[in-house]
Formats: sequence, structure tokens, C-alpha cells
Amino acid sequence: MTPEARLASAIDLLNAIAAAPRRPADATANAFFRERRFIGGGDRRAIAQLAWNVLRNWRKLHWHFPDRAAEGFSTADVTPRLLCAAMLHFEGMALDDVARMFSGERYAPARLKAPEKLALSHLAGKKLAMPQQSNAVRLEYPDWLAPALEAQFGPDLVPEMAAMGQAPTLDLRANLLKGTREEALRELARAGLTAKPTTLSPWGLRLEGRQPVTASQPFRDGLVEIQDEGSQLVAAAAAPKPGQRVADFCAGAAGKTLAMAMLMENRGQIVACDVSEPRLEGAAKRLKRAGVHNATRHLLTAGDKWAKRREGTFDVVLVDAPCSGTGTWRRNPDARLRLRQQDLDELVPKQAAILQRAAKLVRPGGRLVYATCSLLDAENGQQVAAFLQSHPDFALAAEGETSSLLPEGLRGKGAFSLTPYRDGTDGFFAATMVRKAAPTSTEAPLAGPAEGSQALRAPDQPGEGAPASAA
Ligand SMILES: C[S@@+](CC[C@H](N)C(=O)[O-])C[C@H]1O[C@@H](n2cnc3c(N)ncnc32)[C@H](O)[C@@H]1O
Repeated sequence: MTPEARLASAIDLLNAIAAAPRRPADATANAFFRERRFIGGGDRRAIAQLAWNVLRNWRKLHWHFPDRAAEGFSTADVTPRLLCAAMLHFEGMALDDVARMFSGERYAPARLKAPEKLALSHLAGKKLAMPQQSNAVRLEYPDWLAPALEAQFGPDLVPEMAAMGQAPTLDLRANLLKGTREEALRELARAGLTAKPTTLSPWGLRLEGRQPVTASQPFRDGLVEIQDEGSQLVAAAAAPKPGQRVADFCAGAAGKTLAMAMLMENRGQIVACDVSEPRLEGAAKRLKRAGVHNATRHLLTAGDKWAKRREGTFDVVLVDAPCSGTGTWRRNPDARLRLRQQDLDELVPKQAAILQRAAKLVRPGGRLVYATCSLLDAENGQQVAAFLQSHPDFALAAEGETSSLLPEGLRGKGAFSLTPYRDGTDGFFAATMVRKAAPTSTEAPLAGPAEGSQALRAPDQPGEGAPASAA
């Protein structure tokens, strides 16, 4: 593709993203490229990069295009065309050269209109980030979240949000069911991929730059799984042992189920629960590729007796709760634009209800881990404090009760948070709680696999399951 055609496609992609404002941009981008299979890998990366740079710098770019009614320019004229043109300029292209890209010729974007030319002319001599911009604009966070983020990070707000604005690293987890971390490193190198061990997760590997992992042999063989180092540490906090009974209550597409099955050395039983059938379906292919044999899936439905019958029977219960995803803004810059106060107002009681339901599954003496990929105390510390207040039979794990798989700095307290600036991971929170050992005679006996649960050895047929996710 010519540079002009790539530009036109980036504009089309941003228009598609704008047309589905509640849908995650990466889902729209996947559909966009699926419908345009003729676009090759290099072009695809260049198109996505320009579109993502626009999303990452959304507020700053808009700041440069205020209403200029007297000159016939209104903010309604700020379209993906203008944002892409501005982005190219701020990336170093002279304004005349940017204008030339809009040639109107075949595959190139249509010529710039008078209001667009006028708006672009005001960019001359300016930088993308300007001292007059507020912190929220310069660092790309929503104004309504400023008080919560300021309270959370204090003097670190600026470096934390700046780190959140960077492109993320791509982390893998060596799957010890298939080989050691050293073997994974060797096989990656043999496949032409450069990685190095992570410092916090004992199984993590960090890839330099963007490398085609999913097409590589070690990925296809299940020797490595895509998983942010922070997500690996949540599984480390849960620390299930071989032979135990484990419930991954919000398992989604099983990112943490996979890591926990690895820690269990495929022994014992792990039940991956979720309310979303498509997500649980997506888990099947990943579990098969990873060589996991000790997992079953269970779809949670309203009025379902499954959980009731298994109260007090699990050694470890992980609640990887649905959350604002504010810790994943590096990966999903569009999420900053989508998140509303209303979403948070709905999420907090939902998380509390899920945590209460899941807690009932924990046996006396067992472990309950509550985790999110959120930066916000309302979803994290406050949620755990409220739970402990209303559940005196649970306590935050004391030193010595937390997982020895965690790095020393995270082991001392029952709860930890991770951030891109401090830890080089996505933002994560995990709290380990222990149910006090006070067995009662009414406890249900250990139950076998649930009715309606599906054995995950099933997908022998090609094409079953969903692609790997980074969760
Ligand atoms: C953060 S995601 C889980 C990611 C997953 N653990 C992983 O590592 O790949 C949260 C999940 O909670 C699920 N969920 C939402 N409401 C739920 C509920 N009431 N009970 C259980 N799971 C729920 C969502 O469908 C979603 O898959």
C-alpha cells in the first residue's frame, strides 16, 4: 500500500471505531481487518499504529482544534481525517507534505476542505503537548476521574499517567506444563523472537517491540501464553497447590485458569466459571493448547444451584472481577474515552455482589483472592474493606499466609497493587483473604464435577475455541 492508502485506511478504521462508541476499539479493529484480508501484515501494523496514536493522544489533539466560529470552523469539523493529519504533523511531517497526502487520487484520502486547511494552519510551530494544557488533557485521563486518580497516586500522578500513555510491553508466560522458562526462551529465539525474563513473575518473558508471537511455534505448541506480568502475579497470589479444588469465579477466556492449572501441575480440580458463554467457549482452545487436563467449565446462570451445592468446598477461590479496566489503558487507550461515572456506579455494587457469592464457596481455612485490573480504590481497597467488615469469618492474609510465589516486595501484605510506572506491568490489584478455620456440621461434602459443566478435554476438533487474549 502507498502511504496515502495507509492513511485513508487509518481514517476508515477510526470512523468505524467512532461509529461503535461503546465497543472496544480492538474488537472493531479485528472486525475491520477481517473484512479486509487483502491488507498485508506490514500495512496492517502501520494503519493500526496511526489509528492507535490518535486514540492515545485524543484529548491533546482535540485541544488543538477549539471552536473558531468567526473563521467558520467548529468542533464538529474535528473528524478522524483532521486528527490523522494532525498526528502525522506532530510525528514530524511538514504541514505541506501532510496536505499533499490528501491528494484525492485513487486510494488516497479526499482533498482537504477549507475549514480543515484552516484548522491545520494553526498547528504551525506548536507541539502536541503544550504547557497551557491541563494535566488531564496532557496525560489523557477523564476530568471526572481526576479527584480519584489524584487521591490514588498523589505526587506520582504525572509519571503514572505518563507511563499509562506509552505503548505496552508484550509479556508471555512460560507454560511449565510444557517446558521450563529457559526452554521457552530458547524456542522463542529459534523462532526468531527476542525476549528476556521478567523480574517479578518467575514464569514471565518480555518481548522487545512488536513481534509476531501468535504465528510462532512455541506459541502454537502451548509452550508460551500471552499474559501481562501483572496478570501472572494475580495467579501467583492465588497460589493453588497440586491436588486442590479451585474455583476461578470470573474466568472469562481463562487467562488465570491457565496459569493456576500450571501451578497445580494438572492435578486436583479447577472450575472455570463465568456468566458469559462466549468467553467460556473461548477458553477451550487455549486450555487444549496449554495441555491443561484438570479444568472444567461452568456457566453461571440465574437460579443455578451449582454454587449453593458447593458452598464451603473450595481450597482456593479467585474472583477476577469485572472492572473499569483503568489499569489497561496502555493497551486500550479508547477505554479512557468510553468510561463514564455511571459505569463505575454500576460496577462497584456488582463487584461486591460477585465477591459475596464467590466467598461462600471457600472452605474454612481456604483462600479467597479478589483481583481487578483497575487503578481505583473504590473497586479495590474499599471493596475489600467493605467485604471484610461484613464477613468477620474472613481476614486479610497475614505475613506468612501470602503466596511465596510472589516477589518479596509484594509478599508482606495481604493486598498489593501494580502500576506501569512503578512495576512496568498493567495496573492490577489483588487482595488475599483467608477464611477462618471454623468448620460447621452443616457444611456440604466435597462435590464432584458439576452437572452441566463441560470437560475441557473436549476440543479435539480443529477450529474450536477462540484466539488467545492478553488477559
Ligand atoms: C476481568 S474479566 C476476567 C478475565 C479472566 N479471569 C482472565 O484472566 O482471562 C471479568 C469476567 O467476569 C465475568 N463476570 C461478569 N459478571 C459476572 C458474575 N456475576 N459472575 C461471574 N462472572 C462474571 C465477565 O464475563 C468477565 O469474563
